[in-house]
Amino acid sequence: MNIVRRELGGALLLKPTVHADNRGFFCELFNEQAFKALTGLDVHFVQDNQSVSHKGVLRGLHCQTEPHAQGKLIQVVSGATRTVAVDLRRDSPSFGQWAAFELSGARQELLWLPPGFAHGFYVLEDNTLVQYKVTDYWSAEHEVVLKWDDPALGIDWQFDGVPVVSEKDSEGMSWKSFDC
Ligand SMILES: Cc1cn([C@H]2C[C@H](O)[C@@H](COP(=O)(O)OP(=O)(O)O[C@H]3O[C@@H](C)C(=O)[C@@H](O)[C@H]3O)O2)c(=O)[nH]c1=O
Repeated sequence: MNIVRRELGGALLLKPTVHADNRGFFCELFNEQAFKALTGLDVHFVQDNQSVSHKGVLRGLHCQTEPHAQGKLIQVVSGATRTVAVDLRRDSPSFGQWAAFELSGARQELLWLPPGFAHGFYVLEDNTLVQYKVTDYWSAEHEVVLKWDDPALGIDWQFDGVPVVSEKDSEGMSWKSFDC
C-alpha cells in the first residue's frame, strides 16, 4: 500500500498493492501492521459500514464528536463518488477547509479520514457501494450534521442536477452555528 495524496493535515488517499493474475486480482485492504508502518497511526476499527446509493444521492456531511469521534477508512467497492472531507479539528491549521476525492471501484483507492473530519459523498453512478471501517461505534447523540451546501464552506460538489438528500441532511447545521 502507498500514500498517493495527503490533504488537510491528516487525510490520506491510499493505493493498495494489487496482485493480478489470470484469475483476477487479490489485494489487502487493511492490514493493521502495514497501516501503522506506512502512516505511523495506531488505529483500531470497531465497526464496518456499507451503503448502496442511486446516482445523484448525497450523504453527509457527518461527523461524530468526542468522546465518540470516528476515524474512517473509506472505500468505494463499485460505482463512483465525489467524496468530500471537511476538517473540523478546531486546533488544526486547516480548520474549516475541505478537500474532494474521486473514489470508485475502478480506481481501487482508500481514503483515511482521522477523527474530527466531516465526511460526505455525492454519488456519480447507480448502485454505488461504499464500505468504510470506523474507529468508534455509532452514537446518534454525538453526531454533527453540517449543511452540505452552506456557502460559507463553499464546497464544489460538481453536481449534475439537484442531489437527493435525507431529511436529516437537509436540516444540517450551518457552518456559522458550528463555528462558535
Ligand atoms: C451511521 C449509522 C446509521 N445507522 C442507522 C440510522 C438510520 O436509521 C439509518 C440510516 O442512517 P443515516 O441516514 O445516518 O445514514 P448515512 O447518511 O449513510 O450516514 C453515513 O453517512 C456518511 C457520510 C458517514 O460519514 C457515515 O459515518 C454515516 O454518518 O441507519 C446505524 O444503525 N448505524 C450507523 O452507524
